[in-house]
Amino acid sequence: MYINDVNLPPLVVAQSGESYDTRINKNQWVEVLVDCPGIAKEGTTEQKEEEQEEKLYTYRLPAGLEVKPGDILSVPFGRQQVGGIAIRLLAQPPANLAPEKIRDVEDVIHSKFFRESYWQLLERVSHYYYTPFIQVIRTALPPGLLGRSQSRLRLKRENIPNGANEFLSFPAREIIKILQSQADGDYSFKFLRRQIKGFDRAKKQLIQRGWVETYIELPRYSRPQTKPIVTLTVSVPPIDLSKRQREILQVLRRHGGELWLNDFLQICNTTTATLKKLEEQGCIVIQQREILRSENGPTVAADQPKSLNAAQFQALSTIKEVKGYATLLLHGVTGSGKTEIYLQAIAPLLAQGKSALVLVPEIGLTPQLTDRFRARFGNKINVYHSALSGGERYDTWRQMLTGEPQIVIGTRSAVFAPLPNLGLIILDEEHDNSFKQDSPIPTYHARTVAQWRAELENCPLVLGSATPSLESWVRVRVRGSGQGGQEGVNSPPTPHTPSHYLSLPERIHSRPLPTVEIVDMRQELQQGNRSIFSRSLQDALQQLKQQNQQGILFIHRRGHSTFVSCRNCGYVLECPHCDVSLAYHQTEAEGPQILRCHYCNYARSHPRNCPECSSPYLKFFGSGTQRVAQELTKQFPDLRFIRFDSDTTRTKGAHRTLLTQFANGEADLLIGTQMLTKGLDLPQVTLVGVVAADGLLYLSDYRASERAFQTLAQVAGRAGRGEEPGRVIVQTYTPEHPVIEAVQKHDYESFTTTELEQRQALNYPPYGRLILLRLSSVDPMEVQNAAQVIAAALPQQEGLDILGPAPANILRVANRYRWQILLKFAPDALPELPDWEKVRELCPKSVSLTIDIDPINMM
Ligand SMILES: Nc1ncnc2c1ncn2[C@@H]1O[C@H](COP(=O)(O)OP(=O)(O)OP(=O)(O)O)[C@@H](O)[C@H]1O
Ligand SMILES: [Zn+2]
Ligand SMILES: [Zn+2]
Repeated sequence: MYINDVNLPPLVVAQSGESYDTRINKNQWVEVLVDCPGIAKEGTTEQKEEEQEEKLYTYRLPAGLEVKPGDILSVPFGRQQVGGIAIRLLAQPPANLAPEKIRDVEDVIHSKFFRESYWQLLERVSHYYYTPFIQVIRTALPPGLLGRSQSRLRLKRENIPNGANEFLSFPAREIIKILQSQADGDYSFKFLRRQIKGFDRAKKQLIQRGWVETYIELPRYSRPQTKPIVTLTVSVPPIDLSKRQREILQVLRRHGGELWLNDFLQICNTTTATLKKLEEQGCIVIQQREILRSENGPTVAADQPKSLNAAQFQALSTIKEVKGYATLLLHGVTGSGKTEIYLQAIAPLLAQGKSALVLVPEIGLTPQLTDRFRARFGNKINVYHSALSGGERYDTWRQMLTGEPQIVIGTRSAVFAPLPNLGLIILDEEHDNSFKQDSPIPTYHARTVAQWRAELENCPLVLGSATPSLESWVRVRVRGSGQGGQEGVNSPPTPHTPSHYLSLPERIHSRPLPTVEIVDMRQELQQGNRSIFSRSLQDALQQLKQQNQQGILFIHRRGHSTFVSCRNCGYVLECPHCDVSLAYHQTEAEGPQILRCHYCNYARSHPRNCPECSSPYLKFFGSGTQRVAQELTKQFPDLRFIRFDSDTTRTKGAHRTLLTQFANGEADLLIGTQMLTKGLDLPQVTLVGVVAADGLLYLSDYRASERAFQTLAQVAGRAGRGEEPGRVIVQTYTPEHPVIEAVQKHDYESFTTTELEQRQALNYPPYGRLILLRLSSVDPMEVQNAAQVIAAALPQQEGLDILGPAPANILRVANRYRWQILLKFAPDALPELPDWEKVRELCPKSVSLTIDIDPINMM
């Protein structure tokens, strides 16, 4: 059973006299998030425009009513009373609002629904990422949180003396009478208001006497969505089946024995009638299954804490000793047992009534991780990510607000999960870029927000990785307990952040890291091998089958951008003004072929011959998974493989299905992209092949090396996690590249040292800070003009570099033309940053502007 299914008691708040404070309140107005989808329809015309959007409305506080941010209020809206969340207290009403138009808050329904530190966190995000507060709330709170909630009134029989009715007004007496007619003495405001004239005043009277209490009943989404799913029930098909029927069963088997009915019909190009027939013959069953909740996964067998090795023990002890806020960087090589430390760090917290937040790059990709947590903590686990349906997200929120100690595992946006009594935050694979939101605003990084959150909640933050980001490395290792790298200009100061470095230098059971062989693909070509597989990799693939082992083939398939390199000498075309490779541009199919610098707008035509050796073999790099799969089938017809990329994992649960098939030995090889790098722990994998490392090395952006190293080290780390030693083969045209050398030697530290020197020299993060202005429009001229106007208006000053305006790497995306301006500055120089509201005003309506703070994806 999952927590979401547990019947929850309604959230009750007794309204004691403490809500009524006689002190004079300086803040007499409050901004309220009226969070009821559809409600505006019944409101006035000016509210109509906002129909689908939550909005902040200002209300007056009646004398004596004390309201705090995070309280749930009852406010008049149009002709109704609705629920709303008190967001911010104001000492002045908004200037553009006539005082007589402002209506009074009716009541506090639930005080301290959210903790004060929660609003401080949102304020901080709003401030640092230059995002209007309401926009931050939209990011943090699920829409319609109070949607169909109901205010209800309940009798407190034990408080009502006999014959007391005599002293009450007529409406109050009526209320009591109606409530008493019910066994549970409970009715909605809505009902009572319809029945009784003067209900609202009478209700107050009764509350003050303590004879009734109000509570809010949040809506329930009790009808989980379901969809028909087909499950294979036989391992050997009966002999009387037709050839076609066998084929259909074969398809189902290849998909792990389970497929959504719709997908199945499509894949097999068959009909429901045909499947029904198979069902009658006992080969399959078709049944309804919950969507999404099914991904909570099969019930996992409970497991016990493992006894830790010395390094794990040391790391765990440090985490446990930390009192209050600190950042701990858990730097453990691949397979060193970081997850076990997370589990054991969390266990004692639950016992103390505290909760833990575990942030991971992508939930779907790591069913193993959620399984491990489930195995240890059972139904104390809640999974939270953006793919949840409204109902599921809502249920999870509600579960959090009950105050029960629990563990939330989630992706980026879960950093805003309103967990009660937070005792620990863990960011696993903290180097992963999916923690950063590029758009829409706020363009937040979950690691930065987690840092603030840990500080506000006064709890430790553990950042775990085999390949820590340079930001975290500098923060914890280089500057020690100094100030953080991303701190600066606009961020609230966090002086003397205590930090700790925890190291797990060895794999579990002292298993060796895999050997990494670098194959120079130029030599392969010279020696007559035109295959995309080197002879080394071919041999290794051949052996897999013979030795009954499994392997992984990693293919870096970049999206749209590409780089140009010479097949003969390995030369890569780079910008003469910047330390980045040139990106290949071709806006339209027949348009001119141009190489362009993403940063300074330098451009040149695509040369016919290599500028270095004049060879005509200039090539755009990147063979996608599909091409690799074709080649494999041709060269190794016996090798069974599973493609694991965004094309094959679209359906819900597909990740799990494919990985389970692979783990069960139904294929020899797993071929895939980036998603393979994340947390796969399969002991039988002995071989990892990287088909072309170069695709990672020359992306036109200053982080290319760091990202390439992280990806390659992570994918290499999938090999040799079991008894058998691992072997990694990396194919490249530039074996001398520092990233390749570092990967070969498993040398994070010297790679980092070199990389940091370059960053420092060029004032890039984590030393300097970046702000990227992204502009886009359907009109190519307007966006270019706006970019030029804005760039010209930016203040010229010491310590602030303005790079651009330049067109984005892919100029046109979804019919929008994109331009960028990059601001670079040293945090110590603290230049005057422009007033972003003024900058926004320079943008015509047809051009949209996103201010990306600390951008990571520069595309
Ligand atoms: N103390 C221990 N004793 C025995 N086995 C352990 C211990 N700690 C962890 N393991 C096992 O070792 C394997 C690797 O651990 P885990 O996956 O946690 O490593 P990791 O550091 O998170 O790896 P990666 O960063 O590569 O994903 C797992 O199968 C785990 O169950
Ligand atoms: Zn050349
Ligand atoms: Zn340049």
